[in-house]
Amino acid sequence: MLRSSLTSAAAMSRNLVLTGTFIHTPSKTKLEVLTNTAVFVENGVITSIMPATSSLPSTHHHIASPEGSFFFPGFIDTHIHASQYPNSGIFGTSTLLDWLKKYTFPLERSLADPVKARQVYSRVLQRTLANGTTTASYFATIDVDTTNLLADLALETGQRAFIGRNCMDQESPADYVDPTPEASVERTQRVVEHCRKIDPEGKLIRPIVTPRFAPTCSAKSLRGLGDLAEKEDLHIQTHLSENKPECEWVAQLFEGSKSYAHVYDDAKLLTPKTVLAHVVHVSDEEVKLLAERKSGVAHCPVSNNALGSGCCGVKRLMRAGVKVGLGTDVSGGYSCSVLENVRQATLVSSLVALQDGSKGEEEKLTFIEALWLATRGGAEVMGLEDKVGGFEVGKEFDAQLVGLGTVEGKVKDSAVDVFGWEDWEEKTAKWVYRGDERNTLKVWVAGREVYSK
Ligand SMILES: O=c1[nH]c(=O)c2nc[nH]c2[nH]1
Ligand SMILES: [Zn+2]
Repeated sequence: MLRSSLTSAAAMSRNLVLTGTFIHTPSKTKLEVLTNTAVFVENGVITSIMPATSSLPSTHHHIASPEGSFFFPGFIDTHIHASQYPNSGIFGTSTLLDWLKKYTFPLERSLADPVKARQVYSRVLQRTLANGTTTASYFATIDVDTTNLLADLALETGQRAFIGRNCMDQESPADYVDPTPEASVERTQRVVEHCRKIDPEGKLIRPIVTPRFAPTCSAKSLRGLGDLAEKEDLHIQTHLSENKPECEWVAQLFEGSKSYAHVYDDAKLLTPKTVLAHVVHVSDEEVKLLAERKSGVAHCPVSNNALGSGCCGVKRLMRAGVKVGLGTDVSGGYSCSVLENVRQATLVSSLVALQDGSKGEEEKLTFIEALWLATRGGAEVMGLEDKVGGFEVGKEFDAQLVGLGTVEGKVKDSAVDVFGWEDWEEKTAKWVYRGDERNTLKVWVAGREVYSK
């Protein structure tokens, strides 16, 4: 149940003390388990973390994690197409470029209808929150008004969201295209203004400049968007090197650029605030460029598997110093669950380890590293590392309460069987490999309860 419709004191209170077990990843390789702990939250921010005692202040609303459950940082989905949510699971045997034409562009175009857009965007917000996603970086459609509606709905539901209007002014369907490069920029500006109007400090909602990907953007529009992002100090998101035919197409379209990554760099679109989705087929030189520019990568393993795009070697990117988070890439990815992507990130990394020329075991991601990517890694990619991603004094309380087994009878239908002799690390592993939204009992963003089962 979404909390925007509720007005109970518990849901509204911004001064909280939460007690019980807290689990997070302070570093890439460490899972920290804080048992019998109290976390105090004032105005959405963690003010102290201490051992739980029996006397708790009456000034704070008290929430205890039921036996067998634990608090975990909210997930950060660094790449999701809100408009494509109705197509989740519908992709057949297509690969990227035919999938775009057959399934994706027609659906996105139809979302210019505000009634349909409201229905779809409300649902995607509800479903991602139910899966523990507290921050999402959204692609909407090319339509300004309904992209602004997505921003309104995200603010209303309380999710932290980056809102992007898709820019595409070439190589696109005649009825789904920006007419000129100037229109791509001007329409983006209108979304930026709207986001800034509804959330002037960007506490929850921020605009993000969104050239769809190089093939559908003229060099002029890319440059115009780069200039806009620079002038307004904006976040940027796009796709890079997802599948091989796409890379070949970009080489043909942008003969003057040294590589696909350079197409964006030539337009000033590689910055510390840039999120690049996929990054599967890249040269060492391109990886070096991303690291130099401090741009981040949204690793989308479910989508890469579904559309047969390839196996992204994330450890290679991380070794080179590139920031990495996880993205569901709905609906290239059939699931809006970041947890599903945590799981598949580890599985794909095992396949990468078997590839010729790989560094073998070094390519493997543990489930702890994958959870780090889903929280702190994503926070770094979105420039939110000081605000969210873990439990520390000064960070905002973006969290999910995860129940395993038969907690208060609420998760009886959970697929995770807990026998009682597992330690917390083992329980967390079971959640990663067997869990789903049935295990997400409650979700908070900046201390506000935004979802409860
Ligand atoms: O996974 C993807 N989803 C998209 O919508 C898209 N557009 C360009 N490239 C894309 N890749
Ligand atoms: Zn995508």
